[in-house]
Amino acid sequence: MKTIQQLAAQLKDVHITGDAGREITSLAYDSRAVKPGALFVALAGSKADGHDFVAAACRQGAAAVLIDKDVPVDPGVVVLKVPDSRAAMLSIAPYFYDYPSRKLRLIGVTGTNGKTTTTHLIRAILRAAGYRVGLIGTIHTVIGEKTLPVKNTTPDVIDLQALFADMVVAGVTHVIMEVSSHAIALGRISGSEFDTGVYTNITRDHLDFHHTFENYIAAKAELFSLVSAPGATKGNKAAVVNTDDPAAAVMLAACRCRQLTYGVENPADLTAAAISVRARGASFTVKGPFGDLPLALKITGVFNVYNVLAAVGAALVEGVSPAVVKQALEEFASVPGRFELVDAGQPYTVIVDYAHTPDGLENILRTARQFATRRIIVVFGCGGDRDRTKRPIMGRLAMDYGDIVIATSDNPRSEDPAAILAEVEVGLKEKQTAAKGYEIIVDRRTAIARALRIAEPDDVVVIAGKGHETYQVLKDKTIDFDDRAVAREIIKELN
Ligand SMILES: CC(=O)N[C@H]1[C@@H](OP(=O)(O)OP(=O)(O)OC[C@H]2O[C@@H](n3ccc(=O)[nH]c3=O)[C@H](O)[C@@H]2O)O[C@H](CO)[C@@H](O)[C@@H]1O[C@H](C)C(=O)N[C@@H](C)C(=O)N[C@H](CCC(=O)O)C(=O)O
Ligand SMILES: Nc1ncnc2c1ncn2[C@@H]1O[C@H](COP(=O)(O)OP(=O)(O)OP(=O)(O)O)[C@@H](O)[C@H]1O
Ligand SMILES: N[C@H](CCC[C@H](N)C(=O)O)C(=O)O
Ligand SMILES: [Mg+2]
Repeated sequence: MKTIQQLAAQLKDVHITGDAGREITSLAYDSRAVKPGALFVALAGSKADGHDFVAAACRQGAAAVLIDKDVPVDPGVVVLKVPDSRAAMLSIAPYFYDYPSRKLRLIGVTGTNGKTTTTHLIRAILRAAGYRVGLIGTIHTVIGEKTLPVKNTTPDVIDLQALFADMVVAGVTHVIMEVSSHAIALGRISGSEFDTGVYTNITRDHLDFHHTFENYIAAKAELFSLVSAPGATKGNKAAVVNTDDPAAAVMLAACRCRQLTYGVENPADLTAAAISVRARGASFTVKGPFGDLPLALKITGVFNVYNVLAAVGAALVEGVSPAVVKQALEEFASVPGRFELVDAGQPYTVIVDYAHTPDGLENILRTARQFATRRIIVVFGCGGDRDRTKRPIMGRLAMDYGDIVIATSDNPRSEDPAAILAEVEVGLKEKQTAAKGYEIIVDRRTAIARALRIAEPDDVVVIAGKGHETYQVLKDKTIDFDDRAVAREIIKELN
């Protein structure tokens, strides 16, 4: 618990009305989460303005409210008026929770693709090494053995600091988290002391948010300046960077700590030789400071070779032995919704994958192409309220790699699904030939059913974009939708 006075001392510019000696028992940026004694932070958002919920927060028992616009506040509730309530929240939250990341080893993974996979791989290795591990990312949050649902890949600062604090209490020693570029740009990781930063890659995505590719790269690079920022309370800081990626130099230039590079094409501290990619697993030899480490994995695709090298790098920084690394990686079965095989007894292969960027889609289709003996049938879409520039590009890529292409909806959100697909179609049309056409089926279930109906023995059906997701976000509602379950149901119906 902290007093309002103590919290206010973290801020440069604040005007307090009311009893500054009052104790605050929790923090909340959403009125619905306010508990009695809380400080409610009013934030202007993309859909609503928290200042409109100050009255609701007061009714829920808020002891104080932090605002940057004048709004009516119940008598007896302390008011902290600041120039920018979001900026104030970023300073207050880590202090309120006593900077819990200083009591943990914190590994942050950033990049357009591969964050979830790499964090899960690192978690598996550190668990095998006997550590108590926390995980924060797209699919779920894990504290030791407990799993919690998530709203964002990287939670906002209050939720993140609260999670770290819970992890400290639960005896967690190492936390591995995905660090999205949104989180960096919005300061969600403010006050988090990272020990290792891992960089996977950067390709086109999120230009709706960052506007330019340079801004997007700069946001990612900030994680690496944070790893080596002055005022560190812990030692053994490192950056693990994919040197095959064109923006690697920007990440390396941003950090002033130990650098461990990895890659397949360019010289690096960790490289992979004798790569063999098969449907049910990849094998290769990691060459690193410890010598050669041959691996026979259950996960596949050259992109996963990169994810594994990144995980080996992070494990090396933590001092895990190569033998433990090998054992953990060879036992690692899969990440939900990443190259997940749906097997309902059908004579063709069905792969559900979270590829929702041009690079992700190209990687998954290239991997499928490496072992496909017959046709590849692709079902994919592009999310609404997200980077529009990727739509025609993904259309072109689907046509380049697929034999039969079906474009459909993937979380249209507030947009008209047919309008999104019209933008995808620009790319599809460009690559259309007399021999290869495409279909557009707005309803995702119908699109998947069409693909499975067309499929013949030994074909490969790739259903891309939603992976582990169990919902479809439409304009007015969110409905249950799980590509894996839908595919299974349809295969049974067809039998
Ligand atoms: C566009 C965006 O980033 N939105 C994020 C933002 O919500 P917002 O500020 O827009 O919320 P809002 O609905 O306008 O509400 C404004 C304020 O009023 C408050 N409110 C609202 C209603 C109410 O009854 N009471 C109340 O107090 C809200 O809590 C909020 O503080 O702040 C919320 C809390 O931090 C986030 O959960 C939310 O992420 C949404 C769900 C989202 O989809 N974000 C995406 C773009 C995102 O951040 N993605 C990255 C991953 C990208 C990647 O890896 O590819 C991520 O890290 O998740
Ligand atoms: N290293 C990689 N390089 C390129 N593509 C990859 C890589 N790893 C995974 N992919 C592809 O990208 C998809 C998403 O992978 P993953 O979930 O690990 O990435 P992510 O960075 O966590 O994505 P998000 O930002 O949406 O959370 C996978 O389903 C796969 O198709
Ligand atoms: N983290 C990504 C996930 C996209 C997943 C895809 N299914 C979509 O909804 O666009 C985002 O929020 O942009
Ligand atoms: Mg992720």
